[in-house]
Amino acid sequence: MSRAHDEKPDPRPPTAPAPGSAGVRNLSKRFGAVQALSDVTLDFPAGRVTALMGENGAGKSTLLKILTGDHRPTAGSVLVDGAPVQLASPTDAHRAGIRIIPQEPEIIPHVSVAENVYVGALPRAAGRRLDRAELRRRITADLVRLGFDKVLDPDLLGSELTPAQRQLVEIMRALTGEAKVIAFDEPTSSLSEHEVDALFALIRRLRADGVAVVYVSHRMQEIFQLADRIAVLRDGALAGIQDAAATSEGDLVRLMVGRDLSSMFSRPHVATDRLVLDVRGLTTDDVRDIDLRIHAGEVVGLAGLIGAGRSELALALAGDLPVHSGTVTLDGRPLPTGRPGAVIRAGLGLAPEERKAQALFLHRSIRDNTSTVVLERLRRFRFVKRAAERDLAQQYTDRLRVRTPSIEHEVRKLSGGNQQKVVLARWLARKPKVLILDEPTRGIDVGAKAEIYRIIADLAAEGVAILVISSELPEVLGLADRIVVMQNGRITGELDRADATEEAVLSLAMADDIAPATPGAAA
Ligand SMILES: Nc1ncnc2c1ncn2[C@@H]1O[C@H](COP(=O)(O)OP(=O)(O)OP(=O)(O)O)[C@@H](O)[C@H]1O
Repeated sequence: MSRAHDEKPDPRPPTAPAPGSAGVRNLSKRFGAVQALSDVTLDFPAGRVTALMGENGAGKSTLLKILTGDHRPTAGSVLVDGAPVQLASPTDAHRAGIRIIPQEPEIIPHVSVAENVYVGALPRAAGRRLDRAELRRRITADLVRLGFDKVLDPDLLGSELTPAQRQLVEIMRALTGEAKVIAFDEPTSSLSEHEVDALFALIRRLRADGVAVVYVSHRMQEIFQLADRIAVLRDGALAGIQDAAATSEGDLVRLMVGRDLSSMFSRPHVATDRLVLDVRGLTTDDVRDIDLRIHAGEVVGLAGLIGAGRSELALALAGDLPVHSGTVTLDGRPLPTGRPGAVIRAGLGLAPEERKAQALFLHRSIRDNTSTVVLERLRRFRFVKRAAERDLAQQYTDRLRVRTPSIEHEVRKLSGGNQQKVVLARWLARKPKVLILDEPTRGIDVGAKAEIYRIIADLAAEGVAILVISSELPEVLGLADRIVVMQNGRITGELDRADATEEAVLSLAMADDIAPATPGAAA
């Protein structure tokens, strides 16, 4: 466990020092029947990183949205510098020195980085024209001040930015004016390792400058690298606050979930010799000469750095990206590549990485969303077996611990992580012959993670051939019978579970070059 205090202090102040602490007192928030927060009292001390953890739907985003003035609390107050502040709008929150770096940065596509950063406060010359010289001077100085000058070109358009660069723009926006509290909402989910390091260095500088940092994440490793204290929410209430140096992963899991999950990965290994998916020489715009075989009951892990081509391979197999050459057979029959519907009917399912955008009907219920791809199986005598559909949705909603009043609840009203669970439920319930899971536990809490691992084990035991793409190495190492590693669109090696270590996987993932220098190359 590396403690952040060992870091060398950086002499450049990213923002003016901000004395005093912030916090919330007796905060409650109710959405109809759902009590999202109940009576939470929590301090965010200046110059410390307070991590906020909890299962999906525990209330983390709701707390942040109250801090930004997007939601009004049902009861309780927000304090800045020890005094209550009225936050009726995001402008009030900004004025009070509160900033949030959202999960999905809001970037204006057709204007430059510089204009995106100072939007709302652009320098004006005579006649209200944009003062381009002043804009250039300001952005250049700020990029250097924050150490972003090597990674962010101020002339790029919003639409040209990688996920990491979009996030840097949000951070620069946040640091205009005096920031007292800066909250990061799962900031690393689309960043490469190299970018994560840069982000952590910045967060440590903010802390050294006396900013109260709030850090929301499901990733234990990050929390222990960064946080001074860890607050755990459970069902909307504060379950505990731990000193990071004096707690353990097991303690936090028990606080979050109320049970021990130490044997998360244990499962019988049931791979057979029956070949189900056979990929030979597959070449697309993004991947080359891919040879991959998956047998019934086998779980193959696909590892690699961001940009290695793993998701593109998955999308090509699912029929969503064109294939230039090579063959794919499923159970000995050619897979109709390039035709997503036909691929599903042939028995291959992909739970994609960008679940919300690609896969959910936000205005429909959990039941509708879970059953969309299983309808053929449930449709008998020309009508959908309503009871069967309801049972299936209920079963997976329970197993994945989706926090919802009922399966008739609209998906858009669920927390982000619970929406992810609904998409996963749909594919897990379908039980295809080949199941590809792309980052199945991203944004998902530890209790549901354990359940997803159990469902993967059950499906393998039933003979499903499974490919798991994950950037979390412990997950790949824990789940897979065999690990295939990709780099720059090619397979660079394969490891049996017995030989697979983090070091061995990483050395194959970086076989003949180092991590890409461009931040956030396509995932
Ligand atoms: N606008 C809304 N309308 C109705 N219910 C909501 C709304 N926003 C949040 N909720 C509910 O409030 C509860 C808390 O949600 P919140 O988004 O704060 O969880 P979270 O801890 O951030 O979860 P995650 O880890 O999944 O992001 C959930 O049960 C959610 O369904």
